[in-house]
Amino acid sequence: MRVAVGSKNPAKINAVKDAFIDYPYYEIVSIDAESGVSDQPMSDEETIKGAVNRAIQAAERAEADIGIGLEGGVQQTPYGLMLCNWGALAVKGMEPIIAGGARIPLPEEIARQLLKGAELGPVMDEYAKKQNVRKNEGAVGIFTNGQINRSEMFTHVMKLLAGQYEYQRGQKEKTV
Ligand SMILES: O=P(O)(O)OP(=O)(O)OP(=O)(O)OC[C@H]1O[C@@H](n2cnc3c(O)ncnc32)[C@H](O)[C@@H]1O
Repeated sequence: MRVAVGSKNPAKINAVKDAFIDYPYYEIVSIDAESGVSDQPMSDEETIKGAVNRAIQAAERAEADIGIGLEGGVQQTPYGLMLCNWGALAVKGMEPIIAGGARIPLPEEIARQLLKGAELGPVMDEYAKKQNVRKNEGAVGIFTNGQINRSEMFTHVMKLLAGQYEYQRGQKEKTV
């Protein structure tokens, strides 16, 4: 079984590898895939769309059995601008499966810059005085004092995706 991740971001690739660690017969490959949404998705809906587009395109481009799309974004709420992350799993002939990641509110000074049109990646690098936060601990890692990094958060999303996939396959087999 070939699983294609639609990204070259190591935080995302490592999350997929971790989620499939007990299944060595799954071959994990990474391939660039376009999200088809803005560079900084500004809602759950847009972030989900980006994850689904990436999953479908990754499976097609890599000729894989399963495509995975993982996408980061933000969503405005009455409690502040929330960091949001979504994942999608695409298999030919099935509706894409989706799952969301943990969410936390972004500090006011970060939210303000995003609402003016900035992208979270560079804003986080500037804030943390680091390079490539998005490929490492992520905003979630910085603002949880390292308790949960971006890869761990996406591993959880991956388990939610893989688990739903297994469940739906089981249900399908019962009806055949
Ligand atoms: O290489 P790809 O797969 O595109 O990964 P990415 O991190 O650049 O892209 P995403 O589409 O997941 O995220 C959209 C934008 O939000 C940024 N972003 C999302 N989550 C982040 C996080 O936890 N920490 C830092 N930046 C984040 C990211 O860098 C982009 O600018």
